[in-house]
Amino acid sequence: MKYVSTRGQATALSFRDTMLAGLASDGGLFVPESWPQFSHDEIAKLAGKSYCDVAIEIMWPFVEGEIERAAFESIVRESYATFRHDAVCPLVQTGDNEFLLELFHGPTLAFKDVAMQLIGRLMDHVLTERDQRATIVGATSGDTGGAAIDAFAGRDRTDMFILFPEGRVSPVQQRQMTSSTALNVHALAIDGNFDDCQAHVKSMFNHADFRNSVSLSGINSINWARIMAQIVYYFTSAVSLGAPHRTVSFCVPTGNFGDIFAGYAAKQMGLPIDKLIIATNDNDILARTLETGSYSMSGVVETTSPSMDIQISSNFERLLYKASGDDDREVTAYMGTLKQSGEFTIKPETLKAIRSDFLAGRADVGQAKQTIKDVAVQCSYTLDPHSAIGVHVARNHKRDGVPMIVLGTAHPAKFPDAVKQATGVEPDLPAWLGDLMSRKENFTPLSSDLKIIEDYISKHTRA
Ligand SMILES: Cc1ncc(COP(=O)(O)O)c(C=O)c1O
Ligand SMILES: N[C@@H](CCOP(=O)(O)O)C(=O)O
Repeated sequence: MKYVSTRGQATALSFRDTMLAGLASDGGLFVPESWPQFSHDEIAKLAGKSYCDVAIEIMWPFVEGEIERAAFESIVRESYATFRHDAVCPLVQTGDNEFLLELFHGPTLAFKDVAMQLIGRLMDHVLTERDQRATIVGATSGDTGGAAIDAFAGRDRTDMFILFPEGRVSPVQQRQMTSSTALNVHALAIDGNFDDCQAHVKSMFNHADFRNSVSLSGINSINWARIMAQIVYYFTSAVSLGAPHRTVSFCVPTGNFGDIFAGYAAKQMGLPIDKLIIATNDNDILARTLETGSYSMSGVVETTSPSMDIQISSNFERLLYKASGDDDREVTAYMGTLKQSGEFTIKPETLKAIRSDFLAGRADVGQAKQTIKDVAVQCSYTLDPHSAIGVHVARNHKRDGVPMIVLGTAHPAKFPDAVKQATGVEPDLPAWLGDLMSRKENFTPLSSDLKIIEDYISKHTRA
């Protein structure tokens, strides 16, 4: 399997090189040049298998020839042994034909753990094989950072720098990032918002001298390996509700578009998905784009679902590429216009293709709060504010006879204030994280200036 850039100017790479490269050298994102196909019968045979067994089967075509099968199998099994639920990503019912896919049983209580636990081990494996080191830089609106730090802490072959927007992540998210004692981990509090942090990371990838001097690598969902790992739970959940004999829909709380793009990939690979529903908070650029065909940036507003307070949805570029029929020139033109004017208009055929797979909706802070309250009353279940956005939007898009799976992207205890405001009860962290908020913090505040951040990284990396 080769991976090509959405902008068509970078050399196609193998899986290992794609994973270590992160972003393509032309500024584009890597995508598989074709989708592996799973037949109806092959999908039917996934029923009853463990999460790890399905994960190995679904991901194998993406890594085949690059990693030995036995090594890959043990990496997958080790990764998901860190989860505190036997099913890894279980489903719970929250309404009539409505299910929540709990993706937060990993070490940092967010869906990011599903991919990050795997990438940490895969990167280590490849770097060891090649006797190389890497400097990993990531941007976070709260969850990616904690999950990445947990997955990479103490790994000798990597130094990790996580840029988070100061004052815009929840206290639990912040403590998860800042309480690591590992020497290879650096939490950087940037005076800006998530989009600023993400823009700096992309600029570092586009700055060839810096990129080469530190052996730059990335763990945001610009990295294809992140998406690959997230495809798996679309298969496990759909199969447990009767796929491929039955079609299901997914509603996904969306920010950077990585999670829902993994659902699109699953559909392209043969999983019978009716609709993929993009659920946004007040930062509703994607819902507006689906309505109007115009991707048009406005300022970021702060909400009770901070991890989705995003304007520049990186992975939407991957969708534009696939929906345009792999037209890298079309994508390059969109991205050029976005950079110049903060907006672009999608061609009618490409928009039509997108609308055939996706629907979108939004929930504001009040609607998220009401949904947390409603679900608590209806089924004694506590949602986090991100998953609540998903449930609210899902309830507006249900179709008779089609099970709706909402992705439960974080544990409620990561956002205790928002949950308490809705239910009156503050959710507890699990016992094994009970001392988190009393752990000592260690982070470096930096201004939102590329040069200052690059200098800091160059000085502190061992690559
Ligand atoms: C809890 C939570 N929900 C939803 C999202 C949005 O996911 P994505 O960025 O993959 O669209 C994020 C951040 O990525 C998150 O941390
Ligand atoms: N919501 C994310 C933002 C970064 O997204 P990623 O999936 O590209 O890593 C976060 O919590 O950091």
